[in-house]
Amino acid sequence: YLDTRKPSNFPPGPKWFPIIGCAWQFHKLQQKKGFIAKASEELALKYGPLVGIRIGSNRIVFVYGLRATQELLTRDDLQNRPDGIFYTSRTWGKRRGLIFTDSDYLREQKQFVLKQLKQLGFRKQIVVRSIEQEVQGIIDNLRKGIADRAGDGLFQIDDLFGVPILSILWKFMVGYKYGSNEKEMKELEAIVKILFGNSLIVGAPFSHFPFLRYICPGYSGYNEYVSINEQLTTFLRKTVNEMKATYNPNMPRGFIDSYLDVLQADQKMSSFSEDQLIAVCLDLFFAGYETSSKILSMIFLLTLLHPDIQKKAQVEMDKVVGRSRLPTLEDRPLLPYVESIILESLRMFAGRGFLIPRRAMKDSTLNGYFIPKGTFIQANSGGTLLDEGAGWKNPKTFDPERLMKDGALNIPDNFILFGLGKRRCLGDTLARANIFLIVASLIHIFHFKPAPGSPPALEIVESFTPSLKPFKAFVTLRQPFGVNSS
Ligand code: HEM
Repeated sequence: YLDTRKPSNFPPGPKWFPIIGCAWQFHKLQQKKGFIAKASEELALKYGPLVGIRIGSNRIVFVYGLRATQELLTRDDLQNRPDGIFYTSRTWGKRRGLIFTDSDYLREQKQFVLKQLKQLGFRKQIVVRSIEQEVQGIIDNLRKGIADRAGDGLFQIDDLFGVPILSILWKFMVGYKYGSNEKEMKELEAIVKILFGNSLIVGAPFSHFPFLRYICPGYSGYNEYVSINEQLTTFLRKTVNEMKATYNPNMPRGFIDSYLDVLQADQKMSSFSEDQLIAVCLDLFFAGYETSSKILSMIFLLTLLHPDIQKKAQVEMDKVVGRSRLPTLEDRPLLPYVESIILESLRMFAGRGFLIPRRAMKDSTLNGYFIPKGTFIQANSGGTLLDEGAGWKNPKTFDPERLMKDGALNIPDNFILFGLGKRRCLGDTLARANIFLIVASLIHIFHFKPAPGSPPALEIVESFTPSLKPFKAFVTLRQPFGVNSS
């Protein structure tokens, strides 16, 4: 804590003060720039692609730029996640789950979840049917809203997606038939929203200054963080108990049953336990909800701001899908323009935040600098997705055409949306299926128009991942279904 000396050849950065390190300078910069990712970009402009700071007890290196990020993501010695109370107080003081565990433990668990996502999700169609059911639910709600208002309806767009996304994850866990009930999902969403609203990907004051949890557990955010995580794990434990009570090895329902199969086996693998099952479900909600629901809001905001792009997507779908049915996943390869809107929106969204932090598992070097064991490493996605240095022309402009060539998708190699290497996202196939079916179906059936007087703007607010300010839009029905041309 008292050490103000930087290790030799540590990445450059602001001066370190006793105890607080750079916390004060960084806080001021964050306030000036509006959010942390912008503050780290500013530091990169001043000091270069690697910036070394210390916040309380933690040494942190910010990474900005394509080359350094690619190296970070693929280097074996930099694959660990941070340790400490921020990461363990959510799971009974232990390192559990997928996102904040390491090494063989993680490998065993990650492989199992990936296999289940593949088998239950897509081969057995559980996930596809769940997504289609949720899409139909959103469509019905919008139609009803439009009818109730006897004409055009004004809707809170950012509210449309949270519950459907949670329900899809939920059905993967418990089984399609056992489904979700909307009231329960709304309650769950309210808890998850508080969790994300109160924490940042770079941690919380009590994670950098752990003594704060004793001195001011309320003010430092510690009490609320622990209580929210407890509510979620209690909810999940209740579910697991209910599933256990009705478990039948001959009738697997969903992911939780498959996990219970392993727990019942004579020779279960070492990392498998009931606590770990709950922590995995917690992480699937954690990683899957926030990203997917926020990106959906971003896509609809961008299509509102670019009516020509919305129109072009509708023309493509009318041609390929016709007006007698909804788009399906089989249509996806034939709808490259819709896909380009989604990917370009993902670039605009993910580029405003960070990847999940890493921790050096031994003394290492990165980009020529010394990274001592235990250092947290935080890659700013802006450097790979929203920067000219990574090969993007006019990177801040929303332009789906940049991902198209001769009428087909043309994705550049530098497009790192879901990470690389061992810590790569395991939900990318699910996320892309969700997002595609929701976006394609809604744009196929409805027109989205800005509300007069409150035209939305692309303004980001600080939260766990970049968030948009709430916004409304007019939603009108396009040409009715059953008519086979537009
Ligand atoms: C558009 C939506 C999504 C985006 C943009 C996204 C992106 C990412 C990224 C960039 C990482 C970090 C990789 C790294 O640290 O190098 C990650 C990790 C992860 N994602 Fe996703 N993700 C999305 C949706 C999902 C969904 C739906 C799930 C779950 C079903 C999920 C589960 C995970 C998990 C468990 C990890 C941690 C993997 C590990 O630590 O090894 N993600 N995701």
